[in-house]
This record gives sequence, structure tokens and C-alpha cells, in this order.
Amino acid sequence: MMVDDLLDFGLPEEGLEIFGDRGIEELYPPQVDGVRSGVLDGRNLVLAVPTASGKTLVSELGILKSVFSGGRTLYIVPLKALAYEKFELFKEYERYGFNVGVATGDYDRSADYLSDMDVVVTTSEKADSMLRLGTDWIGDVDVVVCDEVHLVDSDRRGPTLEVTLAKLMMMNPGAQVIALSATISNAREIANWLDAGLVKSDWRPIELKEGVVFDDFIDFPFDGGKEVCSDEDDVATSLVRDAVLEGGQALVFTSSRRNSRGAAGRIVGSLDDLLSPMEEDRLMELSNDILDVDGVTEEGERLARYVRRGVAFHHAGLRNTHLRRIEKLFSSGDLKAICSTPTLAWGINLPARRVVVRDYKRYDPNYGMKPIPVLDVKQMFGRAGRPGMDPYGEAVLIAKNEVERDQLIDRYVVGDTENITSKLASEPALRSHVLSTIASGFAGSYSELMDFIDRTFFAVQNRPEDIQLLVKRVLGFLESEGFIEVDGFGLGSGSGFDATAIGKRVSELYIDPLSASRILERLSGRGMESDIEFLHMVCETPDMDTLYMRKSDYSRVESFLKENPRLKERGEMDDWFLSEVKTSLLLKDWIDEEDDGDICDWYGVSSGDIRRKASTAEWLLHSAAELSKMSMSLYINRLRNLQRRMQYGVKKELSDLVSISGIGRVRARELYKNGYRTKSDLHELIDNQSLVREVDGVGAKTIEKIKRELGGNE
Ligand SMILES: Nc1ncnc2c1ncn2[C@@H]1O[C@H](COP(=O)(O)OP(=O)(O)OP(=O)(O)O)[C@@H](O)[C@H]1O
Repeated sequence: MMVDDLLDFGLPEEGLEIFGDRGIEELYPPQVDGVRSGVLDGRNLVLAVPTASGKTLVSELGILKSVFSGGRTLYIVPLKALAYEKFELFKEYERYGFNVGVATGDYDRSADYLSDMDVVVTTSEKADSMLRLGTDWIGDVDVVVCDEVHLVDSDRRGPTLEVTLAKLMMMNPGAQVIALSATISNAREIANWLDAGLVKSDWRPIELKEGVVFDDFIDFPFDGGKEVCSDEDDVATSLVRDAVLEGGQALVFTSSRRNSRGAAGRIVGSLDDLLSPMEEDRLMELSNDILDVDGVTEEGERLARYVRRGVAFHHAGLRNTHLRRIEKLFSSGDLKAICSTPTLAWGINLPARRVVVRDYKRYDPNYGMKPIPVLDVKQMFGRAGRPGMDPYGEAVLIAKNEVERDQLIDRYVVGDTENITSKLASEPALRSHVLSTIASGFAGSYSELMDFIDRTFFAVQNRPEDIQLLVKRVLGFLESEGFIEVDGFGLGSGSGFDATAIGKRVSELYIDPLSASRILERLSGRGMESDIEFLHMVCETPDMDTLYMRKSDYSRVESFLKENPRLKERGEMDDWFLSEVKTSLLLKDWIDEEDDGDICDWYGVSSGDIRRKASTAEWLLHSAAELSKMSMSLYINRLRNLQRRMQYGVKKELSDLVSISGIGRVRARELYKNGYRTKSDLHELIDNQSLVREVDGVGAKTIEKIKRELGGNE
């Protein structure tokens, strides 16, 4: 089917222009199936097709049809980076007078400012928080697109995604739901849940050869085989060099951060002779950028060194700025290889000629090393092949012997993906979503709550009596903690309930009700004195992912506790408690302006980890301050002060300086040392350029930024 034919199915003419500008003339087969299944007639649709087979365009058919008749779309993605990727794409609609917005983060900030938007791209967490805040325009949505709906299977994100979809469908019964998915075995079950038609296909725009390498030979069971034309000691390195020799790039997936660094370290040097002088120049530039942002940690320095030679590693511990730059340089072809943890496979579209899955086992705390799900391997495989650039994509697993090769072929090449399952049965997820469902008015009684839960994927897959048991347990907890009030005697089908004022606020703050109850208990207890006690308060909540205790951490943490008996009283000396204390100490070092490199060494973390922990702590301190307001606690100023320091990683006296964009903790300290302590002191600096030399790290560029910002504030 040609794009022009879409007019017969009701696509507005402008749609042809939009797709024409992207060079799209003919629809891919699954897109044709989407059209035939009624996506342009407002029908609900689940599209389960491989990565990069044009799912977005099918959703755009529904979106364009709707916005050209005055409708509004909510487009839900799993990750912030993806939200911005889609936002950039949909911004093309603005030339027809539509407003396109993006919303992520800031979970208790009102989203009313988006009420004029025709298309809003958001993450499932932000969509959930907008529902909790009672955002009016959410009840006026005509198309809901859910990208990567198979992530209902994810322990962390899945429950939020399914509850959000269920709420959106309940509020907007006439809205069209378009769910995009990887190829999963039980796609039909998802389609039944969403009352949708199903398009399921294995078609890909570019041929994908999937195979297993052993003894320098890649066995592609459906496409013959291939010798690897490179004989490095390390198999992954050979596979990468071989792909680059053929003019391609490679993505290497590893099971851990440490392995991603190790694999990149082995590749470095093997590509030197394959880089052009122009590529070398660009890589040098990126490498310097990395040093500029993070030259003090061993990892930042190592990343810069590798990038200079065409290779990078990529994992969630790195700074976001670095991750985005690495992705950009790989897309432009300058970087030849990235060694990454699997997160990259679920993120933005970053295709490569060859994908190497180096580790197919991952550590599981309950089972030890365990083979990863087929779905995960297929997702990584799916990143192979750049449409329009590569003749085909190759995806390869590595075997150590012939037996393993055959097993890997059976399981991951020939085998089916697993069924996906709801994760809403987990108690932390359920208590949070049950509270939010009551607090935001979706359910005022037990029977309404059960009606609502009946709309979730959880209810499709579980027996009603099991669900009731779990829900009752959670309701009992919420009542005993004072987050809901129940009418009548006991919890039964006749009982009605409402959230208390504090329960409503907990739901809006987007924290686990158990976190709130721990914080409230701490705030009402006997006087807290030191910073570390407040920091431990946030680290003992389930919302904080605490740091793992390494052997070398025990003596440090235990001797700290010896000197701080008040904190020691808070717990048993088990790993659980010690890791809370270790995390509190990291946060303390962050706000005391310890050097990034030292913090990374002391705690065994990466630079991005520090910022992510600090950001969670900042959110919890903000929540504690809000709860403190409601419970008349005396700590509000103290909490606000700590929250501000946590945001920037500084002592109190730098607060004024770091609020200026472009001035981070290190530059602020340098300015302070040189006598510039407030914004007004900085006026003097920008008026007198000769002073620039006095302050380390504050060059002409920064001065320009400060000038702009201070000018704008006046
Ligand atoms: N019919 C088509 N003809 C040519 N190119 C197309 C067509 N449909 C989509 N594309 C292009 O294919 C690329 C991949 O499409 P898209 O990102 O929508 O895939 P996807 O299935 O959503 O991928 P992912 O699984 O990563 O979300 C995009 O660059 C898109 O512009």
C-alpha cells in the first residue's frame, strides 16, 4: 500500500506531507495490517512487531486523524530519553498549528499548563502522577498511545503502566488505545485486555541474521554461516573488528557495568588502523568534552581515553550528558563500537550492523547466574541492521563449545519469547496504586475498587479470590497507617472509604505509603539532630535503592556507627541496615562537597550514580518537608535546607551561587574562595573581565552564561 492510498482510509492530506518529508512512500506490511485493522477508524489496536519496523507511524495515523478533527493525544513511553525523541518527531505537527508538549519528572507539579496541547508525550510515571493530581485535561483525551506495552512485565515500571492505562480507559471510555509492543507470545492476551484488534508479525524492514559464534564461525541456522575474518584473542573483539572491517558498527551487550567496561577495554586498540583522520578529530573533541564534564573520576577519564579510539562503554551509572553524547556519536558513525548493559536495548533507537550478546547469563541474587529471558535477547538482537545503510543486520551470541552453541540456537534463535505477566501483585506496587486509586477518586468503596482492579492486566491473569486477599491486606495497612478511613465494620463488599488529607498528599508526592509512614514516624519521634539522621531517614525508606555492602565497606561503616550511637540505635547491625548507613554517608559526602572522584572510590559507584541517589534523596527530603508541614513537625526549615543542598551537592553557603545555571558545585566553590559569594558579587565579576583569570574553571563561556542569566533576572 502506498502512503497516498491512506487518503481513502481517512488520513488528512497533511499527513501525506508529513510522511513525504520523511521520505516514506510505501507502507511496511505490518503498517498495512494496522490500517486494515481500523487504526484510522478509531479502533483499538495492539501492534506486536519487531524493533524498528515502523510502529510509531501506525500510531501516528491514529494521532493525525484525531488532531485534525480537534482531538487530543497522550503518548506514553517508558523512558525520559524516549519521550524527548518522540517529542522531536511530533514537533513536525506544529507547522499545522498544533501544540506538542512533553512532560517528565517533577511528580507533584501541576500539569495544567499542558491543557492547550494537542499531543502530550510523557512517561508512564508522569502520566500516573498527573492522574493523581486530578489534571482536568486528562479526562479529555481521544487517543492514548502506549509505546512498549510489553513492559507491563517489568517489576519496576510494569504496575504503574497497567494501572495508568486502566485509569485512562476508565476516564475516557471512547478514546482509541494504540499499544505498541515487541513480539511477545501472549500478545493476544494484551489485546483482549485492551479490547483491541491485534497485528502480530515478525516482518522487519531489514533482514536480520541471528546466530551463534563458536571457533571463529558464526552459525546462522536460517542463513548458512560465516567465518569471522579477524583473529583477536577475545571473541567479542574479533566480532567487532570484523564488522568494522566490513564498514559497519557493533553493539556489544554485557551483563554488568563492570563487564561493559572490561569488554570495551579489550576492544580499544583493535580499531586504531580503521579510523579516518576526520573521525579521529571528532573523537578527540568528544573525548575532551567528556573530560570537561567528568575528568576527575577514574571512570570518566577511562571513558574519554576509550572514546578517543572509537569505543565507548554505556551503563546507567554514567552521567546523562555522557550517555546522550555517546549515543549521538554512534548514530553519526564516529564511534565504531559501544559495549553496554542491556538497558540500551530498551532505550532509544540506536541500530548497528552487528549486535553481539556477549553474556547471556545475568546474576540474580536468588538464583546466582541465570540465563536471561528470550524477550531480552530478542530486544538486543533487534538493534541489528540500520535501514537504508546496512544490507542486513547480524545478531550473534557467543558459545564456548559445540554443546553450548546448539543450546543457544535452540533457546534464543529458534525458540519463542516467554509470555509476559502482570507484576501488580507485588505489595509495594499495590499499596501505592490502591492508595492513589482511592485518593484520586477512582474508587470510593470496596466494590468500586474491585471494579477498577478488574480493568487491569493483573485481573486478566489472576484468580479473583487471590486478588481480593492481597487487596484486603493492603487496605488494612493503609487504614492502620491513617492514609484511608473506612466506613462500617471491617473491610467487605459493603464498605466505603476515603483517603485522609495526609493519604491524599502521600499519593500526590508519589512515594510509597510505607516510605511516608517511616518518615512520619521519624518526624514525630524524639529530636533529630545531625544531618546524618535526616539522611538516614530517607535511606531507610523503600523508595531509596541502597548501596550494596562490599567487604571493604564494613570497617568504615561500623566505625562510623560506633561514634554515632544515636544512629546505631536505629537498626540491627545487619547488611540491610549497614547499607542504609553506607548510602546516607555517600549523601553526606555529596552535600559536604567531597570530590566526585573520591566519592566514586570510597563507595564503589559511578559519577551518574551519585547524582541519581542525590536526586531520589532530594525528592524524599521534599516529601518529608511537605509531610512535616501537615504533621506540624518542627523540622521543615531543616529539611528544606538539606533538600537544596542535596540538589546541588553543596554546603549551605553556596546555595545562592549554584542556583545560577552553568555554575556547578566545583565552580561555585572556586568563586566563593575568590570572594564571590552571592549573585550580587557576581555582577562585579562580569563587569570586570580582567578578574576572569583569578577564578579556576570560570572561563569566558561561563562568564557569558552568568551574564545572560543575571541580566535575565533583573
Ligand atoms: N513505511 C516506511 N518506509 C520507510 N521508512 C519507514 C517506514 N515506516 C517507518 N520508517 C522509518 O523506520 C524507522 C524505524 O521506525 P520506528 O522508530 O517507528 O520503529 P519502531 O517499530 O517504533 O521501533 P522501536 O521498536 O525502536 O520503538 C524510522 O526512521 C522511520 O521513519
